[in-house]
Amino acid sequence: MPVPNLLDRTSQPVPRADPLARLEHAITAAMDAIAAVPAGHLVSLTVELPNDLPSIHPAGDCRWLSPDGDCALYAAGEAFRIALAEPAAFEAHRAAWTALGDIDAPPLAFWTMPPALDPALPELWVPRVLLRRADGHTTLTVSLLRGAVPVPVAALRWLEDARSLLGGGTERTLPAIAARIPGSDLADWSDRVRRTTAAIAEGRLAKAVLARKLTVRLAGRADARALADRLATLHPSCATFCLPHGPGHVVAASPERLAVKRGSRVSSAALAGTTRRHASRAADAMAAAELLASPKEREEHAIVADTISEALAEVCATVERPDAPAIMRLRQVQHLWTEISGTLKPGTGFLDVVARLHPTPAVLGAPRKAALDWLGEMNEGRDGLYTGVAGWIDRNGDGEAAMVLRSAYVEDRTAVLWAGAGIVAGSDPGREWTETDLKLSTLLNLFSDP
Ligand SMILES: C=C(O[C@H]1C=CC=C(C(=O)O)[C@@H]1O)C(=O)O
Repeated sequence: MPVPNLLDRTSQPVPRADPLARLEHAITAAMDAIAAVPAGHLVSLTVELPNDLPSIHPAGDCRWLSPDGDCALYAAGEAFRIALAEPAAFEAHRAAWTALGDIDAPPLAFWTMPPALDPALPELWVPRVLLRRADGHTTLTVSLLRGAVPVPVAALRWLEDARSLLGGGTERTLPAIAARIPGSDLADWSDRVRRTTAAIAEGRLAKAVLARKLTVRLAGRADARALADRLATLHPSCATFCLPHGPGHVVAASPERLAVKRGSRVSSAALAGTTRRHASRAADAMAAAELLASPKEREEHAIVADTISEALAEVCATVERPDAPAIMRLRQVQHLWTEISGTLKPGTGFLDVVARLHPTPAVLGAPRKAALDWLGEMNEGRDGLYTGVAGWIDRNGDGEAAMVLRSAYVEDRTAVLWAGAGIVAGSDPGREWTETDLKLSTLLNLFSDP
């Protein structure tokens, strides 16, 4: 492979609006510093780009859009990947991570944790190239595990990666549905709900989250990135993401923020208790008032909020939680929602906090062991990362984690959708079925019927 003579160009002026020229210039200037990083250590280089760049529709098969546009991440390639046998497995790599560049925008890794019923290990990877829009800055970061390839070869690859990431190319149209293959029907669902409420009445457990699967065959290939972009437009208050997973991608618009960490502050949210949206404002407000007043929904919610509060109390010096839940309004449904936050005691990392919180009773049930046993007994499966967790962690140890809900696993012409509902004493099978229909429609509505 030819090696670019990058060094000859350091003295040339850098065109302000040309991101690739900026990156090339910065790489050239940093070659010696990159080469000085010991083998086996991560090194990243970040350049700041103008915020007013002519519109970029980034490509890359990895994207993360935080609620309310707080942070947008577009990434491609893999500089480094590890299985997280324990949350601390990444800490040494993080501590030894060299960040170069003229702006303080820490490089970051993406990670996923499987659902409770899946024995797979959590995984973490650092993308080779990352475009980030956050805190009023647009930045481009390239990363490398030293020793993996010679630095000049990595430099060439970075420029290639950045060119294709910034070049865009997301397929805009989404395919129509060719066939729907339900994993269960109303009779099967009702049977599972009744058996669960009977087990709750016997005192075996307090809550279990049952789920149903819907496989959708599509008339053409589904572009997971385009799905995520569409979800982000429709559900701006959710964390929207598209992450590579196995041979396909996981796409979601998740309303459930499991954890966010900034410095020593950490925040989580209990989300449980659901009702539908209504076209008229009065009917919508009435449904929300009924949700807030329902003892059944409040109990379902309190189980989650108490569990999160207890988990945070173990690692935080202080925990703040409002007295009563608020309403989170989404397009299809409204939920009971309680934000719970705290100040971390020293020594607990972000991934530790996530591992401690996951799985919450919002996706599993309670008590944890009894719910796990019950779901095992009921042969409740999950796949495509549904009810797992996904997120990012940066070199400073800050990060964001969202439950994989309102999601699809997309591969070629197939999308596998899941939705679940918390079953407690008093749950009605028909109502819970309608609730899962509404949750499934988050993804299903993106595809047109033939
Ligand atoms: C399990 C799901 O939602 C959870 C999150 C919010 C509200 C829920 C509920 O009211 O049942 C569920 O616990 C899902 O969307 O598949």
